[in-house]
Amino acid sequence: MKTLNDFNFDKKRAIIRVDFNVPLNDNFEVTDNTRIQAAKSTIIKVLEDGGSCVLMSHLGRPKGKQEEFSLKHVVKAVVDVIGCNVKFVDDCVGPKVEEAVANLDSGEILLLENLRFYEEEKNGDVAFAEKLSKFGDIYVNDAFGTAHRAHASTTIIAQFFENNKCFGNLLTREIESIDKVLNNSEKPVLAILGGAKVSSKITVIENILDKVDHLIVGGGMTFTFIKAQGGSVGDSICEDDKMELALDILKQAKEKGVEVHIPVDVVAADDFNNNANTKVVDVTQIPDGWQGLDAGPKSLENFDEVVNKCKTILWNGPLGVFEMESFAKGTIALGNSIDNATKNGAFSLVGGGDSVAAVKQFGFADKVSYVSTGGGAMLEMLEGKSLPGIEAILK
Ligand SMILES: Nc1ncnc2c1ncn2[C@@H]1O[C@H](COP(=O)(O)OP(=O)(O)O)[C@@H](O)[C@H]1O
Ligand SMILES: O=C(OP(=O)(O)O)[C@H](O)COP(=O)(O)O
Repeated sequence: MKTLNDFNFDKKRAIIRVDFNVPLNDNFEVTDNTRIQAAKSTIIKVLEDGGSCVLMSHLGRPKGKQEEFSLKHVVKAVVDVIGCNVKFVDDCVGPKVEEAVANLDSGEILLLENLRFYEEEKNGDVAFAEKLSKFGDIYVNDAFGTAHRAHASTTIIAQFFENNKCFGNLLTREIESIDKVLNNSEKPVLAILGGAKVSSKITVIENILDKVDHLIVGGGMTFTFIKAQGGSVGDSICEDDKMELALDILKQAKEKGVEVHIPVDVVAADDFNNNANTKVVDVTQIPDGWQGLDAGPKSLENFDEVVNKCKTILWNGPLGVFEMESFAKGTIALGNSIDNATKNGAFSLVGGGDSVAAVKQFGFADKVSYVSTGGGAMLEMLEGKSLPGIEAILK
């Protein structure tokens, strides 16, 4: 695996694919700079070696050149995080960019305009990738969040750098963290899979069964498993067409010696609403007109015990509808259990768009061992897929 430390960037220009796809508010200010922070160490390494950085990224999913998706909105946040001046050019290919790149001195940073202003980016256009490749002596891919996309800047470009290509520090950290959970884990290994639907997590569950000793199934997925086993789930979210699959997963888990833990009680509500009436009920006896929106106290006690006996913990998917205060207790309690286990030496990895949002909202981001910067990319790795952005560097 070629990493940043295999190169000295003295007098070299690095073309770095970063993932600065960050959230903006109505005033076009960055509201969460985590992904910029995460790219910092790569940028600093190049600058400290005596090189220069050409940064390229996408922002959102624009249709053509749409001002609101301009990366100019991100410049200030990059300056604040990196702590030095950042030049910006309002295009990502063409004469203006060529000039700006030619004038870039050692120690300087240039940020290009949103790559997705050109449809060639998402189409993986070879000629477009070749144009981008001219902007650097060494290609660095540090965009983990976009590593599952076979786009011009994440994948196709790599063919123009035979040996002069490597992973940035963030991508290296992401790969190592997931590998630590899936392949080099200290036992017992636990995966906690929550979230809304079984259908979006099936491949992850199936891949993970070969890697773990314990599996906690939580969130909305719970009810498909409960109904499949004959329980009454009332109006809870349930995928009837996935009940067979749920039973098959339980069977596979048994054959593989994986202990599966499912909530035994839930906080049920008479409406999908923060102010609804609630009561704690047995998970197999949810009355009609009521829906399970969070794990109940007995379940949380059980989960705490499991979490605290495991040495490697993967968490994807909240235990309840954490966006509503009334149903956030389960997710918070699980965060506390993982915090405790981590303090006692376990390695904990959290990934997934909503899980990461929950972990940040409830203050657990610094308490777990690693928080992934990729949602879709992380899930695809957990599914056992190889990511095109990673493969392109390894080729
Ligand atoms: N019991 C439940 N009923 C309905 N939705 C739920 C339930 N528990 C969790 N959810 C929802 O699941 C969503 C997150 O699921 P998912 O997208 O799979 O997570 P991630 O993005 O971390 O992979 C959240 O919006 C949450 O409100
Ligand atoms: O935010 C991202 O992905 P994520 O929402 O899965 O974490 C990446 O920047 C990829 O963006 P895309 O899903 O528009 O290709």
